[in-house]
Amino acid sequence: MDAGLVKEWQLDPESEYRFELDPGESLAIKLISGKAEIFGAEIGEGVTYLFDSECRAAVFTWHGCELEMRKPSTEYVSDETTMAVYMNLHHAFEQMRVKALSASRNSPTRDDGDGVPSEPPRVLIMGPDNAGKTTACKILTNYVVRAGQGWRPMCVNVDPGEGAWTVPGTISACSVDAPLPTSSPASPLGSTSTSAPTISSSSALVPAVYWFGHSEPRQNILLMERLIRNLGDNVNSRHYNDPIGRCSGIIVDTPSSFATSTGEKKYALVKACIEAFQINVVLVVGHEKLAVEMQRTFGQTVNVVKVPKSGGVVDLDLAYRDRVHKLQVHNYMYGHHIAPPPGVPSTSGEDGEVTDMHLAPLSASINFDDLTIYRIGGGVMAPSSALPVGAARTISELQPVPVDPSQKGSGLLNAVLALLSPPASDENERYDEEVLDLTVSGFLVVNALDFHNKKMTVLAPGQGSLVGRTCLVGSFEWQDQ
Ligand SMILES: Nc1ncnc2c1ncn2[C@@H]1O[C@H](COP(=O)(O)OP(=O)(O)OP(=O)(O)O)[C@@H](O)[C@H]1O
Repeated sequence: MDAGLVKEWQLDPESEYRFELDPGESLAIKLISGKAEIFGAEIGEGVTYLFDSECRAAVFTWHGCELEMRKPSTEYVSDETTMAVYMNLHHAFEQMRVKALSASRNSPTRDDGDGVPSEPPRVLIMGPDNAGKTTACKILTNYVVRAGQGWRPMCVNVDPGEGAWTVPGTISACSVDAPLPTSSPASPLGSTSTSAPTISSSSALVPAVYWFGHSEPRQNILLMERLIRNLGDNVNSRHYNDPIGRCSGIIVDTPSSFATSTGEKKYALVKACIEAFQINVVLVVGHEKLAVEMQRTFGQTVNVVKVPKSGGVVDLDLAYRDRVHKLQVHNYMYGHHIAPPPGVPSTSGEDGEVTDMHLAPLSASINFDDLTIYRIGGGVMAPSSALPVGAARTISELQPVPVDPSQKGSGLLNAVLALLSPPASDENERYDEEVLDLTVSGFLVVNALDFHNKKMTVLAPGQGSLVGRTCLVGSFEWQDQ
């Protein structure tokens, strides 16, 4: 780095350096000496780590370290962190994993009345907006994979506004065996094999993805409930012949609306998660009253643990979230390239840390009838309980409604489409709502509609034929700029 522009920070033990980037700004951080981690993922000495896209994060050290970096727009050091709480939780969960693995191997386990259950930790993380739920999920996951025991925790994201490993509008689960890096809010839980080159450390991530189509679970609670149960079944079947994976446990990140649900179906989605993933620990971040409510409602089956909110968590407004959503679709199509600050080479670091991830999507012209497109429930739904007294819904929340691209006002222009995996080949196994239960194999964006020739131009990540495929559309749009 150019010596004139760099700044050095000396961090005391158990303190963290927090930063926030402005739009268009990138930051390079290098660990000069000591040990440090970013949300639980260890960083290597001498390696340059790049951040962009308005990333907000922190470099934490247990024993002190020296960092070198360029100045971002906001930066400060704090010695009031919640990392010790997460480390204690990690130790408690680690005991549960070890005990569960011994039990699964029929090894004699000492029942020494230590109160540690022989079930692996299956943790649901809840809390209000900007509590640090996703960060908690990341820290706990990173501590597990760092433990060096070969654990592969299942990281689950049921926040469709988050995007997790793919694009917003989805819920997903992924078995993780390498630390989840932090470089951009567009990939809050790392990159997957669908969008990262194979040389990237987390490229082995292959998530199971279901399409919800909206950012807020409230927009169709019944659909969300069904997808959560599907994801739970998917995780169970992945764990069926995988004792290490199963004993590594599950960590579920939830949206803030789970914490604020009201009305007749109050906590319906929390209940769905507890059942689908056989949750045994509910972690409530930064919300005392919610912890009490969870204890009262679900305390018979789960342990409720309160975690304080870290002072470092940044409030993210709607405009910021919208920019991140757009970036996620962009990165899904084109890859993620961080332009390093002046003076820093684009691929740097001892181990050649990758900052260049260019992908080349394909723009294809296809016939209107090449794809079968559905919208679930016909659009954003108010809950049935919110309908006027005596009014009945003409289209049910779970009904797949065919979308005809030749109809003006179909809502397909610029829409993000989820390409579904092929359905069961056995005709006897087919049923009306089958599209709700299929996983997503990729995403498309409709760039143009030619009504005259009955053709549409779609942007797709690869060259595979789209003829005969089925897609779902929701309320997400994206324009290539
Ligand atoms: N200790 C910290 N220092 C600096 N930034 C942090 C820290 N902890 C979290 N952040 C940042 O604060 C932002 C919000 O955190 P996070 O996404 O974990 O909250 P959340 O509760 O999951 O939010 P949501 O409202 O989307 O559910 C993120 O950009 C995250 O990287």
